[in-house]
Amino acid sequence: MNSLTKVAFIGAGNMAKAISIGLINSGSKPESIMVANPSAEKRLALANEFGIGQTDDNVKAAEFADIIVLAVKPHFINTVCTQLSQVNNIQNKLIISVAAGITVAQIQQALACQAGVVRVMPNTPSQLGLGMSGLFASLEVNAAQKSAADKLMKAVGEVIWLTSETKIDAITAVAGSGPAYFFLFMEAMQKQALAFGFSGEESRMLVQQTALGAAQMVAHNNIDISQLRENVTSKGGTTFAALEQFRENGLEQIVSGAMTAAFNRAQEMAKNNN
Ligand SMILES: NC(=O)C1=CN([C@@H]2O[C@H](COP(=O)(O)OP(=O)(O)OC[C@H]3O[C@@H](n4cnc5c(N)ncnc54)[C@H](O)[C@@H]3O)[C@@H](O)[C@H]2O)C=CC1
Ligand SMILES: O=C(O)[C@@H]1CCC=N1
Repeated sequence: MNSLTKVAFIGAGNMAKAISIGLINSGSKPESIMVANPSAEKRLALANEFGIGQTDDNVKAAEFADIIVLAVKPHFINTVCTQLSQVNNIQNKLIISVAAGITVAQIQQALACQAGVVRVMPNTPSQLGLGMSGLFASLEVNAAQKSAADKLMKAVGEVIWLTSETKIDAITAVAGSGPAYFFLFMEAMQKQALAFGFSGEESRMLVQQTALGAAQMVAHNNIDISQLRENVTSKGGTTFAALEQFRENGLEQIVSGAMTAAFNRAQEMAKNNN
């Protein structure tokens, strides 16, 4: 990662784990990464598994780093940033926030300075290098910092740069929360496979391999997803019968309503400061 080499994660939960594993797997040195978390269990687990530095002191971690990744729940961002306002030279460090629904302005206000902030909306498949992230840079972010943020997130998947901050909320609704939509669908399929009499293990394998195969078909065929669906659907056949059920029960409206609810919730979080 160019001249900005040291990264501190504030919070050692799901997202910090996903991104730090991705960084290590893509060749970052463990000694260039530090994680801070008040409780010991998660940060020690990460540190022991990957050899990265760990501390219970957010300020110490932030002083170590050029890039500070805010990876706590949105309602802790204000407290954490107020704490980080004490960090030496904080205005020259790059702040990367993965918190849903927390704006650049809210972060800068709590930091009490105009530090460069990149808002990132990643997702958990980042831990496999299969993440999808949207990034938005505040005006204060310089070219080297932008390039470092780009490299950081490309180490764990694909990235899209956004020119409007509101678009982060749309990324959240599509990709940030998106894995959970697919998991829910897979859970429902797994339940029905069990009801058909398959064992737990068989049901899991049937659903897992089918989902993986379908995702790979999309990734490896440069044709519309609707065409892939049609290729499975014989007229008057079994898939047709299943898809009719989805249509009659309003699947498209359900999906659109769910994604709109996620988008609205992100906007509401920003307005109410959670
Ligand atoms: N989980 C997901 O799929 C995604 C989460 N996000 C965002 O990532 C952020 C973190 O989410 P998760 O990793 O899922 O949460 P998490 O609950 O797994 O991790 C948060 C960690 O922060 C620690 N923490 C709490 N207070 C702290 C403090 N004052 N200082 C330092 N650490 C503190 C907690 O002990 C916990 O280990 C959230 O803001 C969320 O909006 C964004 C995209 C996807
Ligand atoms: O549910 C949430 O609020 C976070 C943001 C995207 C995924 N998880």
